[in-house]
Amino acid sequence: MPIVRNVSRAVSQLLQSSACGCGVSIVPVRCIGISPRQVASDASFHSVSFSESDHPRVLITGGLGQLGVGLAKLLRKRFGKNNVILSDIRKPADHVFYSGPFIYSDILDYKNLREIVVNNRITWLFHYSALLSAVGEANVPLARAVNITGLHNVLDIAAEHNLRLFVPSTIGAFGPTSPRDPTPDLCIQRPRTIYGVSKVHAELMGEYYHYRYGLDFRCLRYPGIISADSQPGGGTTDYAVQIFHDAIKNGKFECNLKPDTRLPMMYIDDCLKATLEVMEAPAEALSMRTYNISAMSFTPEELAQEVQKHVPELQVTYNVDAVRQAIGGYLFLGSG
Ligand SMILES: NC(=O)c1ccc[n+]([C@@H]2O[C@H](COP(=O)([O-])OP(=O)(O)OC[C@H]3O[C@@H](n4cnc5c(N)ncnc54)[C@H](O)[C@@H]3O)[C@@H](O)[C@H]2O)c1
Ligand SMILES: C[C@@H](O)[C@H](N)C(=O)O
Repeated sequence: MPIVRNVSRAVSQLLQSSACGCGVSIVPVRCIGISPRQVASDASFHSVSFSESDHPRVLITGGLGQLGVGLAKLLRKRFGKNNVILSDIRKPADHVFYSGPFIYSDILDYKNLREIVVNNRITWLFHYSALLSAVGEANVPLARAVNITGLHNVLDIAAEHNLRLFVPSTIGAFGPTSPRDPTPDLCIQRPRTIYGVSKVHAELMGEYYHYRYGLDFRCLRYPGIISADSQPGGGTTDYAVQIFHDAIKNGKFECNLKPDTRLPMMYIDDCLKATLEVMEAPAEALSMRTYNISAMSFTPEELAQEVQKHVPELQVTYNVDAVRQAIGGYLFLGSG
């Protein structure tokens, strides 16, 4: 379901770093199965291995990126600080390290990941590790390993241990032959980036594991996410975050996309709220495993004009990056 918000309001909110609301459309479904590497399932495989009154025990992979720290903050408020473990292969900043449990986890290390899940009695896993669209094109073998092999590890461990698993997909999972305005949840997906291909693979593998092994797999296709206090990790939509930092720090911003490149975006609080809502939805309320979510679409030129209303001295120039521009040509999801 679309989250409608115009760019003007979003810019004000970002510059003030304030929060806002959103929603996800959810409709009915059911599923079945047994796990891939072991463990026979039973009829109640879909209810995760904690009782309704307990809080889930959460692991977030790739948690030090643009979205993970904010997600941990939201989930810790809801489920308690010690029930949410952030993990990554990078060293956390002090404020992250001291804000709650952090653990080293390389998703390419299957045994280590399984040990973490077992030792910490994990019941929900948010799989955020990935190489995004632009950095993925710069290193296809690594993107293939992290985004595809890493996903396989996570899927097997999640199925083996009856986890509820969230894997974000992206507007990058569409391609030039996908229908636009609106882009349905189910449509042609022939992306032309390793990032997009790996995310379509994740959507399909999650759906397959759901029907084959009963895995409680849930997925939302995020638009480009805009945040104030975390840096983006190398995507095509990064400019829409960088402009705020550069406007405030330098009064100058060099945009690596053409001024008229219209892309779907969403404010981080909306994205994380939607993510929690879809994870908390009762299994029978889900009719599919993967849903689109949307908020707004704008061009660099429109965003610059809005930011200039708050920072009038901001100077914007354009130095187009051919790879990002080519990817940006088919990142879409309705008109927002
Ligand atoms: N930020 C967006 O605009 C956006 C949009 C659509 C979808 N998504 C998806 O949301 C998720 C989180 O995005 P993000 O923006 O926080 O990404 P990010 O690039 O900022 O962070 C990804 C994290 O994964 C970690 N990582 C890389 N290799 C790893 C490995 N081998 N083991 C463990 N961790 C590893 C990195 O250290 C990094 O901290 C990703 O799956 C991404 O595809 C993000
Ligand atoms: C679109 C989204 O997946 C990410 N921000 C990227 O540009 O790669």
